[in-house]
Amino acid sequence: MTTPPNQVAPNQVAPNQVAPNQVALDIGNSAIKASVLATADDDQHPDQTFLISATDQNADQDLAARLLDWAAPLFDQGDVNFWVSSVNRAVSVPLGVTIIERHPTACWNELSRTDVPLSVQVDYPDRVGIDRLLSAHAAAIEFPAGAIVVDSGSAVTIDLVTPARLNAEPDGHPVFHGGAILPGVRMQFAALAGGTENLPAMASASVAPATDLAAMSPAAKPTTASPSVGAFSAPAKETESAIRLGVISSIAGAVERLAGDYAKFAAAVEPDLGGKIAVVISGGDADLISRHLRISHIVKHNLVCRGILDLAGRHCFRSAPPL
Ligand SMILES: Nc1ncnc2c1ncn2[C@@H]1O[C@H](COP(=O)(O)OP(=O)(O)OP(=O)(O)O)[C@@H](O)[C@H]1O
Ligand SMILES: CC(C)(CO)[C@@H](O)C(=O)NCCC(=O)O
Ligand SMILES: [K+]
Repeated sequence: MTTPPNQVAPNQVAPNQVAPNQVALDIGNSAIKASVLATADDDQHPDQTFLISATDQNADQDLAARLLDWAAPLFDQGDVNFWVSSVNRAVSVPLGVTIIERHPTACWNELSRTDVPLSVQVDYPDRVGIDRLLSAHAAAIEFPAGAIVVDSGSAVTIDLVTPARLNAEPDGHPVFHGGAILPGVRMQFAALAGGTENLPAMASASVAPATDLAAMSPAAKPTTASPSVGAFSAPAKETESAIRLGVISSIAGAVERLAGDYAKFAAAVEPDLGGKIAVVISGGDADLISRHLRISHIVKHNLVCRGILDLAGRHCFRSAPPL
């Protein structure tokens, strides 16, 4: 039998009587991704992406309603801990308030840099987006020889993480070295349409990537394609194709160039690095960019949530409430 959680005061729930569900939320500028920590005895609750509306006046309430709908089966099982990566506090703060109003026994925990076991070697560690750190953490677990971590979302980030250097990182944490930030596909399309008289608004390439690109590129290719196979004809022969070619090349080209530069940097700062540095791609446009990349790489969806759930599974948040 299930009890509506919002009718249960916290002190009526015996500790550990019902282990809370651990939910990871990746709150970005365009979308929220949600993922639940799998336990041995449950069917995996499906991951979900919620688009954030920039125009809807009731966007806050609507987002909370959609998230709570998705989470309803979890609340039926007991309490829920939300572990939140937010680079968009205008969305995450009201969302957290609404969720706690509706479910007072739930926990809403926004993560910060000190929750992520990385040595952050940049000028201002506290200014680095928590999503970049969590993706780097997830990549470092899967690719212990180091990774170039690409998140192709509203913005694109291309970061470098390498293993802990012997004796240099006393805590033994992998090193986040920083990276590059550029506008994402949709933002580049919008900038071209908004900043010129003659360029058209483009449908988001990822909304219908399969149809769009299949139509344009019979030679849609596997992830480790030969450089000679171009999915778009280059040079392009009309305006919209020219925009697509330009925008996608700007991202794929940046990844290809920086992968070489970062690998050289890594070899210079860490001569003992064994093994090859992996290129890992995540984010809403990951599949789109993957189809156009000429270097070998791996697509990993929901890298931020993977990073969060790894930490939640090991109960290793500094700020963790008792489970
Ligand atoms: N309706 C939509 N609204 C916004 N982006 C969309 C939509 N449909 C597809 N996309 C694609 O998803 C991309 C955004 O990716 P993602 O969902 O990973 O962003 P995000 O996590 O919010 O980004 P960031 O972390 O950089 O803020 C856009 O560049 C766009 O191409
Ligand atoms: C770059 C984005 C927007 C990518 O989601 C995010 O990581 C962010 O807001 N970062 C803050 C600035 C920084 O990471 O240096
Ligand atoms: K992101």
